[in-house]
Amino acid sequence: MEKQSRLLCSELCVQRRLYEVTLNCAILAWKDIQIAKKHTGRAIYGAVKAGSSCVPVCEIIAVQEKDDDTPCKNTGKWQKVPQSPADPCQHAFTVFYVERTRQHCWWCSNVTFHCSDHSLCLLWVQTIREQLALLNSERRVNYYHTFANRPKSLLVYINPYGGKQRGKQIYDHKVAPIFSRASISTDVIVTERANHARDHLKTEADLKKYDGVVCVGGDGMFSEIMHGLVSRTQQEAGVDENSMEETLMPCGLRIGIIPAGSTDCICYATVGSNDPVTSALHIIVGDSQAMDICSVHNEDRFLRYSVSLLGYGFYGDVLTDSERKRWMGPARYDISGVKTFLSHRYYEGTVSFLPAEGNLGSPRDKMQCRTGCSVCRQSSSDKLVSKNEDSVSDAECQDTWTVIRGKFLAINAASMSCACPRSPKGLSPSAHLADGTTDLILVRKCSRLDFLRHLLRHTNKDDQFDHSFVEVYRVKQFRFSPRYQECDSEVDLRESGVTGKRFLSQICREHRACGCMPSQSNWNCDGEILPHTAIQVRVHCQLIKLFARGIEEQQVFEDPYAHCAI
Ligand SMILES: Nc1ncnc2c1ncn2[C@@H]1O[C@H](COP(=O)(O)OP(=O)(O)OP(=O)(O)O)[C@@H](O)[C@H]1O
Ligand SMILES: CCCCCCCCCCCCC/C=C/[C@@H](O)[C@H](CO)NC(=O)CCCCC
Ligand SMILES: [Ca+2]
Repeated sequence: MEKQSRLLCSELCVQRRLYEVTLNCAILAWKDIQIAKKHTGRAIYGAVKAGSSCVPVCEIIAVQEKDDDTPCKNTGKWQKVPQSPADPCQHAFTVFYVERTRQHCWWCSNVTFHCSDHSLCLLWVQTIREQLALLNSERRVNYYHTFANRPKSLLVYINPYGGKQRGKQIYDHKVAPIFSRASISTDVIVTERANHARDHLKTEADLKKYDGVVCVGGDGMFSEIMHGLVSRTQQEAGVDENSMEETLMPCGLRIGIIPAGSTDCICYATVGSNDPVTSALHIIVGDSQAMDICSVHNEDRFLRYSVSLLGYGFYGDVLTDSERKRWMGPARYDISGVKTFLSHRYYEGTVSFLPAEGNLGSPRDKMQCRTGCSVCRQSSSDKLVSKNEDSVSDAECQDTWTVIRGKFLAINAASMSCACPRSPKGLSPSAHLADGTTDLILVRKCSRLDFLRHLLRHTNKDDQFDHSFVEVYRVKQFRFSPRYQECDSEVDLRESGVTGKRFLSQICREHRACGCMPSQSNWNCDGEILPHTAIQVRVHCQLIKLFARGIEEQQVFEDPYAHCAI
């Protein structure tokens, strides 16, 4: 039984919102503050049901002693602490804590305690602070997560350009005040160009100073920071990113995402919402959620990493068309989505893949990856075993690759559900964040009407895999090679060093000239376009960690700690 440290005190009265309650006793338990409260029966406010509410210490953001007229920071106004006539309480302290609201959102709530005896008030504040400090030292295995290590110093990159171009305002008005309340020190860098954050992380940043890196932006910005961190970790560990076979070194620093982009699917799938304050609170309480990363190579040359979607065909064409519409912000995807849907292009090629071993579930098992996911936990223990044995798993040596040739409207690899506001259950609703696999979804050539039905099922409860022209496999590796190699105009363009977006626009001109259907789409890699279409992909299990805990099971909305004894 854990040591109980109990702090009994009586006659504490709580000023909370519109009504006053008198604490007949408040017990500070090891993990929970149990505020047993009974209404003072003030007729003026009407009877309020007596009940108990608890705040787990691991979800307390801060405690602040309150002089009579200290400014109440979160409203920015001076706030006279009203003296309740009944009790001449001179001293007070405020506890700021996480309060859950709808759809996995959190917000920073607070309660102020008044106390007649100053030393008792100080004892409360000091004890709570000691409990908070303890969180960082002990290893705790409990329902939520195996290790809470609260960050004290963070490196923050803000993308002023992504999404609705409000990254800076979102950070300054919604996130910075909570970070300072939690006494977190931050170094903030507003990026001046694309890949500024990646380059800075890769070369200049002194990472020993920080407990984590925060990305204020969308998936593309997260991708930059993830690339910077992973490449730097491999560089420092002497791992060559160009060789596909090498086992990559996991990154120590956690990444936090303050959503300020257009899709924000990585934040949405790891926290359950794209609300900046919710993400900030998950960072403060020191959550930790491991995540798989796919490495993408073309003929032994490293191209990019992917954590959410690798999409060829539909999603690749949507992205290619939307790049020229960035000025439209998030709406660009809808316009390009409709345009791409109407063009209804299919692509020929060969997909080969290495299926995942049996115990990792299947993309159609209706099991969703949630906080404390058993499949992901199983993978991390398997990973430890395989690392010790250092064996290439038997499937890989038996080379049981499956090969599929055909005409495809879309080839998508979802390493996570890719849940996002556009598609609340995501491209692959049963994909796991940290199971070492990716769900390979093949949408074969079909009619526009059938494809529309398939797309619409991403936005409702129907099973988007329940079509004759859709196949989905859980894989550890896969390869794709287009049937028609790039035609010579493409090859000599590439040889002349033209790549990226200029290459694509040149090609489109070429094709318009010859008037044939484009034989190739582009790979959409987490919202960035890859310069090659023939690729080899491998999943690296739990290579990075986020300040998140996965999506929590939806709580029934009553006092989630009603079980607390008083
Ligand atoms: N200061 C900057 N100027 C121009 N581009 C930038 C800057 N900082 C970052 N970028 C680039 O902007 C691109 C888009 O940023 P981000 O992903 O945050 O927004 P988004 O694409 O609208 O969101 P999502 O990826 O969620 O759809 C990223 O690829 C990033 O590399
Ligand atoms: C006519 C009805 C159509 C209904 C279509 C619903 C299907 C939506 C599925 C959304 C899947 C998002 C996958 C996320 C990919 C991100 O890594 C990437 C970068 O942020 N976003 C896009 O490529 C942007 C992709 C945007 C696709 C529309
Ligand atoms: Ca996965």
